[in-house]
Amino acid sequence: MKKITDTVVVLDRGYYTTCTINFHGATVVSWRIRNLEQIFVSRQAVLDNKKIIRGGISFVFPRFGPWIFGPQHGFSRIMRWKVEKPPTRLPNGDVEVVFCLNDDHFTRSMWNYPFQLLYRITLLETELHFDIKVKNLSSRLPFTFNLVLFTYLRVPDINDCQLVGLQEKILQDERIGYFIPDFEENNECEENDECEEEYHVEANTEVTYSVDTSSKSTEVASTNELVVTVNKPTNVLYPSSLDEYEIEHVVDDQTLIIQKNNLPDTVIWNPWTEIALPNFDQDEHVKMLGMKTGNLVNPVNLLRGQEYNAGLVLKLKRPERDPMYLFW
Ligand SMILES: O=P(O)(O)OC[C@H]1O[C@@H](O)[C@H](O)[C@@H](O)[C@@H]1O
Repeated sequence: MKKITDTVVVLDRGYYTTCTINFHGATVVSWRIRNLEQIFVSRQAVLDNKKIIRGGISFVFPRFGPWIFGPQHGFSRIMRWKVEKPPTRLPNGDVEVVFCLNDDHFTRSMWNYPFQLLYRITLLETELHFDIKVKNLSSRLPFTFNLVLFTYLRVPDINDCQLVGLQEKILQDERIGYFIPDFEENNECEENDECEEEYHVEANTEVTYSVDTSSKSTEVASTNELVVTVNKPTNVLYPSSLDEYEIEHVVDDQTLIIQKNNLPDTVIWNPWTEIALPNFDQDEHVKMLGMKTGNLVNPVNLLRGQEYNAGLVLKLKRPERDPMYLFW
């Protein structure tokens, strides 16, 4: 039903439906439904508890993109998380686990705030649920963060995938970081009263993104396209995308429904063969669809003592005419 080793937690829903989460980054490295793998992990992925795991579903916090104080996409992907609540079978048969990550010397060296992340992962028969809580444990200071779930979906052939429901304004750049606003950092001040006044981001301040026209940024379109396909290097931002959309022709030719809550923005990403990613064979681009779901455009400003909640659901659409449907 459930298993914890030094490296991973395995949730087992029965009928070969499992989810494996590595303590390193609380990275989901496998989601099998009836033994069919839904998650892409590169054959070159390095599991050394230091580097990011190339693939899976990783937790990006507190910064998305390049970051002067720490690693790209923050520190939470390269830290060992703890289990807050061990794997538990719920009365309806679903299985859940709660991971947590707290600030420590390592995080304080990059981002000097006390925080706690709680990350509940629940495995259903044909669904995977993620519930996130960010707590600002400071008694004095707000903090500002990006939070993104960075998913590498396994697909039979990226050229066949169709995304339905992302018909929002699109901005594209090969380095999506151009669209992420720089916001004020308070990297030294948690224990220093004088610094409080230097912190300029007000609660609920809307931080707008801008396009650096001197870069290679291009606005692709304001589009009402009903169907989006990925057949070239892609790094497309859908600001405030709809909270539900679908991806057709995923594993076993099924349709995956994405539902998100309090994670406004979506990026659809595939490096194709143009970008040499570490720990990734370029021919693997055909087998993956990168999907980033989170707060990219307007970082969250969380007041002292406050909590922020968000969620993501991945679920297979039940095929109405599939005879196997009766057995689900
Ligand atoms: O290797 P990482 O840190 O997981 O990043 C993967 C990719 O993440 C994307 O968000 C960036 O736009 C790419 O430039 C980057 O290569």
